[in-house]
Amino acid sequence: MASLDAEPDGAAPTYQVRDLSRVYGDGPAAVHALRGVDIDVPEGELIVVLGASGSGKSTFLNIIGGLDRATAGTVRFRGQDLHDASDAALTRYRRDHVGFVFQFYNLMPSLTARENVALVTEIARNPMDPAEALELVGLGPRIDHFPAQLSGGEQQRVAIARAIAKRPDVMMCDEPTGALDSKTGVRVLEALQNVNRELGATTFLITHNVSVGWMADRVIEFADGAVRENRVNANPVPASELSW
Ligand SMILES: Nc1ncnc2c1ncn2[C@@H]1O[C@H](COP(=O)(O)OP(=O)(O)OP(=O)(O)O)[C@@H](O)[C@H]1O
Repeated sequence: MASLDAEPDGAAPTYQVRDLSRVYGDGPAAVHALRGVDIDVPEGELIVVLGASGSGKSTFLNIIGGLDRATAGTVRFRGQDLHDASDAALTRYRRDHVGFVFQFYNLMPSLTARENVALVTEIARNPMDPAEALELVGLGPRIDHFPAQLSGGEQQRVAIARAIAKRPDVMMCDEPTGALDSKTGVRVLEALQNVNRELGATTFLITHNVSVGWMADRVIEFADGAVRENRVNANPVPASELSW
């Protein structure tokens, strides 16, 4: 495959995942982290990924985000196979299409919020203005603050602004509220829901918190490396109504 520059194709799913397996190690010590996962995800959905610790959630996100490769099976992004992609094509896929948000924010302490976001916009193909990205996550007034002057939730929102500033087609969020209390976590989820609605980026959100599923268009629950449940939520609630 030459490139992964695919544009969305009407009704085609963003991701078509078939019989996906990931085995770590081999022999008696092998860990079967994913066992034959099949999933279709339409464009633009906000998907909450649930499941017990060790059920395969991060492994799944890492593979569809192009950070890791499956042992077997296929992942198609807008019809193009990630499994067969060269390392260079996979790097381009991550750079051009995917925004990542993790539990820990990894901001540069010596740079302001705006400068942290600008680190990405300076190398992106069609970036937003950092101020616009920070506005979308509700941090317009804090744009010239350093990380140490921001709360944990605000720092996470800077990390979200950094991820969205390159206008990704997909957002991969692995426990973005894992280090936050309920009230602060809700503000972060509101920012993610707003970004999903405003930019239309297909958004995956891993959480241990079952109640976060109420804000999703779709809930996928993993158990022991397989999909235990894949259900559409007809009436997602605003994140502001969540608490835990
Ligand atoms: N690099 C690795 N080497 C060996 N085993 C691994 C590796 N990464 C993950 N695993 C194993 O694969 C299984 C799935 O792990 P994964 O991190 O995907 O689960 P998870 O659902 O995200 O868990 P958590 O909620 O605790 O983050 C676990 O048994 C884990 O120990």
